[in-house]
Amino acid sequence: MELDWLLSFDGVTVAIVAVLLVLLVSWSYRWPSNIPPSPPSYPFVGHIPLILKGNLPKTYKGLRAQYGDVFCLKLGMRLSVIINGPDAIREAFIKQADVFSDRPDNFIGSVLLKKKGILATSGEQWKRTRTLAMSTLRDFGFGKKSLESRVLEEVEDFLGVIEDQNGKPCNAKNIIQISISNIICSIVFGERFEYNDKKFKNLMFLMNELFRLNTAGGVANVMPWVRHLPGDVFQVKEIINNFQTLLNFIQEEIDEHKRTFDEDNIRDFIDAFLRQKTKHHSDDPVFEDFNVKASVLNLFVAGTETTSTTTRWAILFLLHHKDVQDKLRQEIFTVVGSARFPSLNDKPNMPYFQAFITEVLRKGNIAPLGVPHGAGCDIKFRGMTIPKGSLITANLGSVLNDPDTFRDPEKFNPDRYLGEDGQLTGLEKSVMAFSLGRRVCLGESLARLELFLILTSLVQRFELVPTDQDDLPTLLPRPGGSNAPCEFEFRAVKSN
Ligand code: HEM
Repeated sequence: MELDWLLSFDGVTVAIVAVLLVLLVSWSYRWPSNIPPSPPSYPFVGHIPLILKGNLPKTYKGLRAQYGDVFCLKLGMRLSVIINGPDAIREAFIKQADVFSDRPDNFIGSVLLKKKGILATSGEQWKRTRTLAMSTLRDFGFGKKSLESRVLEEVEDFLGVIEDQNGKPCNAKNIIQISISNIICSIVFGERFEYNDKKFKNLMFLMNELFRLNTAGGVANVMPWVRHLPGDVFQVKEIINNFQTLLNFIQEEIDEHKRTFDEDNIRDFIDAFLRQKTKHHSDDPVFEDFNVKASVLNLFVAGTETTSTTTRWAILFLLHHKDVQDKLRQEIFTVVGSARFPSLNDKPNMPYFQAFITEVLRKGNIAPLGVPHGAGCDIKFRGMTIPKGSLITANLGSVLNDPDTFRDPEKFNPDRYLGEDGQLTGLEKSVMAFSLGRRVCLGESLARLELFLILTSLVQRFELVPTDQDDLPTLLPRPGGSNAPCEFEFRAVKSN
């Protein structure tokens, strides 16, 4: 009898606790009634299982067809709002830039980057860090002619290494990545690295892994506690370790700069930051050690991976489209000839090359979901409410593949940007690969310069041919977080 009572008491207690828990959880998950539409979801976990399935761009494409340009997913207690198509993204990032330009509180931004640097900060700290970074980069040639000679030096070395392959099959991934990284390294650290430098090659490897494991970072963004689980099923610890190694490298560079700092000889971005520091209050958060370190890391990583991945897509498309390659070479020989390197002055006279690079940026689609933004306050958008704390994703891939803007978007076709007179029509401006608004990619001008100089010189000097004409390398992206091509080989045969 006593036991029965105890059992029934326990049952009642358990029931009450369970009801209270459900009430508590459902209370804390209460969203405003007019959040963007979303598909049916599971209790508590919401749409997390959908996200864990992977291939988000494909999932989002299906959801957009059902729920419209702005829809949301419930990730546990957090809302993730996805904005699709050129009109809605412009409306958010340009017309309502005041409220759409923050970064969210997430694993990469808050745990790894501690909300410091250019990429992960918001508000005043971000504005001041980004402005200072931009003005410092301008001092080191950004947006100026002097940057061209810096890039050309690296391009010459790159072509030398390609020539050394003597037309044999090569996987140029490492060579491309190191030359492109050397450009940002020379601006930021004032030094470049040799192609066989073991330490630097390892850093490149870790960076590749970080991008590949980005999907795991995505899991940690939704469930930050997974990093405390034993083992490393979600590879979050691997991300943390890789990240720490990159940070240590940056720290060594900064320490070395501090040791050898000379006020009268400002060598690079780090020196310029250190000099600015002496002119500001010692507790100014912009010059705080980790803010400087995170900013340098942002430039190093963003300035390496993105442009080298785009260059690899370009080579892959050239292997698949010999007709395009022949037309590009024809344009180079007509405008530049073969005796000198192409230069930025030639660019206005090379509309086909500009159309080609635009099409590579569109089809390569290397940042299909951009970099997440976050709602720093409740946002009213198109009659809906995006609650404070929501993740906001601009689905850039939906713009780059928009059939209303680009006819037959699945086709690689540089001619789509040219009118009957062979000149650019203005359609190229619709290729939003660098995002837009206040957070637009800070390195866009450098990336465009690099792509133009590297690809024009490469096509001028070499014919790029597949290793097996009957078995072309796949155009499917490598599985993982970023939209990078799978590894492939090609032959670079000297053109006559
Ligand atoms: C083809 C090459 C590149 C592409 C496609 C690309 C694309 C992007 C995109 C989509 C964003 C996110 C913008 C947003 O939040 O809405 C971004 C941000 C950024 N990019 Fe790039 N990027 C490229 C090259 C570079 C280079 C060469 C640098 C280095 C100098 C760089 C530095 C940055 C930085 C620092 C940010 C963060 C800006 C901020 O949060 O204020 N990017 N980029």
